[in-house]
Amino acid sequence: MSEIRLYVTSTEKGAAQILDILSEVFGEEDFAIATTEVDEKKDIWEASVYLMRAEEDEVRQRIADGLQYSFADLDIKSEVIPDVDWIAKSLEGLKPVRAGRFLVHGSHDRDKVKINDIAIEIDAGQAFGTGHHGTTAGCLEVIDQVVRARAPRNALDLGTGSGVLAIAVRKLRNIPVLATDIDPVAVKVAKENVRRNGIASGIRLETAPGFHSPAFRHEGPFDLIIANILARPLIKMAPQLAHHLAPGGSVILSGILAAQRWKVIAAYSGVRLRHVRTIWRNGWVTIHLMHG
Ligand SMILES: C[S@@+](CC[C@H](N)C(=O)[O-])C[C@H]1O[C@@H](n2cnc3c(N)ncnc32)[C@H](O)[C@@H]1O
Repeated sequence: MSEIRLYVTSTEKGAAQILDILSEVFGEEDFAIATTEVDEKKDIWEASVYLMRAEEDEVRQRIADGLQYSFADLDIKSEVIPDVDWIAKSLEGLKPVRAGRFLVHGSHDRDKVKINDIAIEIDAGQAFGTGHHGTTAGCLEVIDQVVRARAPRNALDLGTGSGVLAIAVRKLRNIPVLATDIDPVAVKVAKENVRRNGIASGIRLETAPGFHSPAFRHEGPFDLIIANILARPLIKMAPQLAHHLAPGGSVILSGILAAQRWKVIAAYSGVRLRHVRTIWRNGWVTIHLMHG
């Protein structure tokens, strides 16, 4: 059955308000909701809900009901999504999780991997990052888009946990990845996961709090920096993170509750990083920012 998106066109401010409304309408349900910049100069943005074709009438009505007071004049358009398995179908238990083209699965679910999946095998263990959390799944979706569109030459995964995001980058593109975590146990688990996923080289793992390691100087600056930590440390580390970003580079941030996102975006616009996209999953947002 085909996947579609229902979307409305607005300004950046309008799209952000619509994201809040849609987050309320769809609560904890398993719909991916996103705002995307279409034209920076003209301030044209789209707010989208991704769903299966069979759900269209019901979801369209719920969107219209949600927007009836402040955005009643907006036309709800629809577009078929070609061949992209976007929505994670199972965010509960230890079922495999789909995000972008990735399938994150435990060793007991190897037989669930389909021919076009980019499979990442992670067993639940002592480090965060099986793919089930909205922040990890959100990062995987944005990584898939950004790595395809921007072809980074190197990457940093700060707060790597299980190593899932570093493995995802390396599976998409044969580039050096530095993966760090404040927690030495996470680094040990991540090393094991890297090996288990058949990656013999290219991911350097280091224990480091924030940017406190010579590894950042040796491996950076980075074309892509991913950090799934919490809003407060992300805000604090904005200047250092920008310092380690190569010109034209991309940043993917998560661990941010929907209500906190403007503070994070403001902190990063203060270091000249431009907000490109926000996606929402289960109350958590993942933000893509770029230099310039
Ligand atoms: C939410 S988990 C994310 C794990 C994985 N990247 C993912 O997306 O599923 C956050 C990780 O960041 C690490 N962490 C928290 N604060 C950190 C800091 N200041 N510097 C480095 N790592 C940090 C934690 O130990 C934890 O493993």
